[in-house]
Amino acid sequence: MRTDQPAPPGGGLRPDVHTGKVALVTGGGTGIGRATALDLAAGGARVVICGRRPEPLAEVADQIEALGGSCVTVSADIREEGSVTTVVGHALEAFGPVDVLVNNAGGQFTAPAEEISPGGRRAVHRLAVDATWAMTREVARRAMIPQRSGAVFFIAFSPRRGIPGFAHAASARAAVENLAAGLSLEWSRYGIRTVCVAPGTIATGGLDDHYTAEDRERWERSVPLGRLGRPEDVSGLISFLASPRAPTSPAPPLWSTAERTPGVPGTPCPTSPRRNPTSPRRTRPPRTTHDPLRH
Ligand SMILES: CCCCC/C=C/C(=O)SCCNC(=O)CCNC(=O)[C@H](O)C(C)(C)COP(=O)(O)OP(=O)(O)OC[C@H]1O[C@@H](n2cnc3c(N)ncnc32)[C@H](O)[C@@H]1OP(=O)(O)O
Ligand SMILES: NC(=O)C1=CN([C@@H]2O[C@H](COP(=O)(O)OP(=O)(O)OC[C@H]3O[C@@H](n4cnc5c(N)ncnc54)[C@H](OP(=O)(O)O)[C@@H]3O)[C@@H](O)[C@H]2O)C=CC1
Repeated sequence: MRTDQPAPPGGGLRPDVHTGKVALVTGGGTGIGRATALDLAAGGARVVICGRRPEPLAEVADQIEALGGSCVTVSADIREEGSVTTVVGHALEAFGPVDVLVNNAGGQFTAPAEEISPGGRRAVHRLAVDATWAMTREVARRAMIPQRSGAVFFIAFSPRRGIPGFAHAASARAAVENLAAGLSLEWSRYGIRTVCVAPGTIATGGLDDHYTAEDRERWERSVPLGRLGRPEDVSGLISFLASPRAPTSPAPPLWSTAERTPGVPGTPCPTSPRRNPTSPRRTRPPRTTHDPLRH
């Protein structure tokens, strides 16, 4: 069963929390991007979503409009030169300056590091790093810097320390995380907040479609709760952090929706040798060292 069916949007925030705001969500037609577009719209934001396929974008726009919101879709591959300018141009023309940018579009494949070709690594970095950089710069220059305010979100990975099979992708997300940190220091003078959100493993159509059941089971086992997260776990956090209720911090912020034990598999509870009838009983070896507490 697919597990990315959306929960009712809004995330518990007031329905006017984003009123007057314009939000641009890349990859807003599916998964985490869709949930984010719906949550921001449920808070009153006018939303622009982009992605390569027009169909999922149109479905999300219909959902938003059915809830009384406004949504414009732009079908574009943001890795292509010029498409970022086009997307931002459509947003400005439709709704005016963008207040919230969610750099959500991203993707990769699992492969042993030694089998990732330069072209494979490049394909992932062009989307996660280059297109994200281009989109952020375009929105900042054309909207946020002139209006001296804005919030930009980036999506990283949790765990942050590296993921087997994801050498290309995890290093791309580390670059994005650092970009968020640097910009948060540099652009605070413009009133722009840059925030990196690091989701745990989230049950989305993208996960269902592009990864094996084996990958999924391994990731599921690695989550202490024993189940994957929901897109709304991430979108609710972004919607909150985009709201006036968000805490402001002088330090470069990173928010994680999950963290897990290193080494991927979940941590099993150690079993007592006595409870396993096949284990030989261990006897305590005789004490040989001097213990000052015992006389
Ligand atoms: C604990 C884990 C937590 C994190 C879990 C995260 C999950 C998610 O992010 S879920 C959902 C995200 N969505 C996706 O991942 C979407 C699926 N992925 C893609 O669309 C891609 O992987 C893409 C963005 C990289 C596709 O780019 P595209 O340019 O369309 O790809 P090409 O087919 O043209 O190939 C380019 C290049 O990459 C090599 N390559 C592609 N697939 C593989 C593979 N499975 N193994 C090895 N190499 C692969 C391909 O061979 C090309 O390289 P060259 O031939 O050297 O040019
Ligand atoms: N699910 C998870 O466990 C985790 C996901 N993430 C990241 O969160 C983000 C969303 O993931 P999720 O919702 O699961 O994945 P999805 O695959 O559902 O979403 C990715 C979205 O990005 C769009 N997209 C992909 N490539 C491009 C492109 N070149 N130009 C424009 N749009 C593009 C896709 O639309 P289209 O194909 O139509 O272009 C799609 O809507 C991704 O960056 C992902 O890597 C991070 C941690 C964990």
